[in-house]
Amino acid sequence: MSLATNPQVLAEDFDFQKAIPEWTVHRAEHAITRDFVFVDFDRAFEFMTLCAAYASELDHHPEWFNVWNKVNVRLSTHSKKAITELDILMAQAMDRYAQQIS
Ligand SMILES: C[C@H](O)[C@H](O)[C@H]1CNC2=NC(N)=NC(=O)C2=N1
Repeated sequence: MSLATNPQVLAEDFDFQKAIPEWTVHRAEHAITRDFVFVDFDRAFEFMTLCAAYASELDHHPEWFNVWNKVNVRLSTHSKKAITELDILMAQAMDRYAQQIS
């Protein structure tokens, strides 16, 4: 079974601080969040375009809200009602894209 059809729920002792230090963990909501800020709207949208391509590839999609240069992201695996490895993969990709673009 592929990663996307049966994503692995994270171990109880998963080290979020090590894997995704910039993200806030909302355990009760089974979600992680990060607010990204870019120089302008074009950079924010470039970021979203890169994320969208990866989301399609992974079949795992962010909840996000954009105003001008800001992109507020929330990641959760709805099918599992949990934070899974897919959320971590997406978060780390987003971190890399933001780094690239800033
Ligand atoms: C059928 C398809 O694989 C699912 O609906 C995928 C699509 N994208 C998804 N994205 C997120 N964030 N959580 C999911 O459970 C999810 N499920």
